[in-house]
Amino acid sequence: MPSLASARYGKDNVRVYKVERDAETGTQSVTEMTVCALLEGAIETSYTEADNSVVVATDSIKNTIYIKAKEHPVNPPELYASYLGQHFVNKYAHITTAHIKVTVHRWTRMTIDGKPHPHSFYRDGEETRTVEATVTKDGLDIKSGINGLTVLKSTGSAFHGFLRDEYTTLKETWDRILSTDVDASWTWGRFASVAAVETGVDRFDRAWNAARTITMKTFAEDESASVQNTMYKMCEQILDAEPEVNLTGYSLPNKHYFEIDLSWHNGLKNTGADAEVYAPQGGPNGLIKCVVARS
Ligand SMILES: O=c1[nH]c(=O)c2[nH]c(=O)[nH]c2[nH]1
Repeated sequence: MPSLASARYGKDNVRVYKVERDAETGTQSVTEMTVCALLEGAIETSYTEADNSVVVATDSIKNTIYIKAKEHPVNPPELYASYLGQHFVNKYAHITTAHIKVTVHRWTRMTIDGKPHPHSFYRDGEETRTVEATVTKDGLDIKSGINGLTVLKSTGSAFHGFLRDEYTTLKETWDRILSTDVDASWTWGRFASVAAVETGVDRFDRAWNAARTITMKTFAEDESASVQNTMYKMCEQILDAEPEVNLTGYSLPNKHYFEIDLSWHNGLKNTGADAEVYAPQGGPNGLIKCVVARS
């Protein structure tokens, strides 16, 4: 006899835009985000017995995402995710957990004639700010992050001393290109309530700024021995910077740039110290992950 081992459902890819108008200065600020809200609880019978009486329609979940964006600030996204998740577990007795994911897209204010423009913005990259909130009747677990921040350094990266055996063809290198799409996250200690999230709410923007700065500064300045070691150094610094963060981690593709031997063409030198033209690779790519916990 089979039984339902786990179930959650909701609305994904809900795109939301909110504008904030400052009547005094005439300045407007905008936020664009994509929201996913999935619910868990006493919903088994909807799967096993076609009992739709326990189903909050995903259409209603979508409506709620818009209404909560109207009723509450959407910044920082951790706070909005908390209000939204709390609504579902408070409103419906049989819903025990709301899984909220918010992805914030970049709209950076234009500078025109040296001045910040009051209402015009541009997309300065595919990087997003992410939040995953798991909201129950007993508390909130929040994981914040950065995704899709593409970086490259043209030197200052080596990879040698790795295990060599009959499967190995890779040459050791003391100078290589390093490029990745940063996926970073930091997990907060449990919040007992939305009130606890609201108290000291500045922590979220501060941590996001710190993680972004640490990521880029360490990437740029570290004489990298490997992706593994460089990402570990980033994690250590994020834990140092944010005492309320318990875990931090990265998932980094190693996007390879291959040397091209052009010596067959008039003896053209384009390898080793003479390498200038490289072939960026699509795949395969390395994929290096870690999570570092506060001890
Ligand atoms: O930084 C690296 N880590 C690896 O584990 C690895 N493996 C590989 O082929 N190149 C690299 N680079």
